[in-house]
Amino acid sequence: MTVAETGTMPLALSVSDLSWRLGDKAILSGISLGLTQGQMLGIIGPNGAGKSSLLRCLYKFIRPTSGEICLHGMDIAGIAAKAFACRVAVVQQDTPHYFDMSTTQLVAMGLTPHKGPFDGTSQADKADIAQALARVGLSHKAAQQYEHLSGGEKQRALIARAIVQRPQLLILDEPTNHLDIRYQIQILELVRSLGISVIASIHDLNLASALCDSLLLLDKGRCIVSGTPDLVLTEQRIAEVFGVCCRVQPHPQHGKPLISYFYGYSAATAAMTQGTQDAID
Ligand SMILES: Nc1ncnc2c1ncn2[C@@H]1O[C@H](COP(=O)(O)OP(=O)(O)OP(=O)(O)O)[C@@H](O)[C@H]1O
Repeated sequence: MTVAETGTMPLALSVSDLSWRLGDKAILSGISLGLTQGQMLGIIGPNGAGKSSLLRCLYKFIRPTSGEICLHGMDIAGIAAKAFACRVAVVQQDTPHYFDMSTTQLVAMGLTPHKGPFDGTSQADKADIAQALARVGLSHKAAQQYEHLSGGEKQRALIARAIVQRPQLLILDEPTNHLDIRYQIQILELVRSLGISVIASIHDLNLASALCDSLLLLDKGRCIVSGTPDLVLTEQRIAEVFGVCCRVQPHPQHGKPLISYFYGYSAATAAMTQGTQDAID
């Protein structure tokens, strides 16, 4: 089953024939996808493929040139900003600076869409913030200035802020940037465990394979293939799209594709000599 063919299961997010042009340059062309409630979809593809642009369309930072994006059946173009922020949380690749703000205050910003202008922070809110900080392993940094956190700690604080926001859909643009391998796995496992729908751009194909229910492979602004990791991550496709030789085998623990890369053989070199397999052997 491809992500665009989820049958009768309820769709948290559906995208139909989405395109975005800048002048005469097509950045995204004819993208369609469907994300089932509670599932995690990984957007993969080489640098410049259009991953961030697609996500920016989904969180209404960019208005696409054509196509439709629906959240639980409602066209997002018709959802007001505050209502949208109650439903969709975003962790961007590059975030603005937040000077003079503690980690706790940063995480508390996640409550804003749910509050009226004169609402204070309740005991329940404080408990939610403390719990979110604990879930990302930052309880000990609660009082520290956010700007003084390391890159990985900032990333985890932003994910705690998104958890506090209690969204229906969480959009993550390269969430594992800056994270060491323990936190790469832990943070993606955490967002999976929230039970909400997640769409994340991920560079590490093995992480994407292990932790996403389905993948969408973008190249030059077009969807090359979408579906389960087994369907998407083949040796031939990785060679064609990323230009590297690899072997794909079932992971010894979970059986999903595990990619081993080969060095010194670009896909083009291998194809020109004796074929990819001979080059590897
Ligand atoms: N505002 C913009 N103005 C001009 N070009 C843009 C703009 N936004 C995106 N692009 C171009 O669109 C293409 C896709 O960019 P995008 O950032 O979406 O790719 P990506 O797959 O997220 O890349 P990476 O993996 O390197 O982060 C790139 O060629 C980029 O230069």
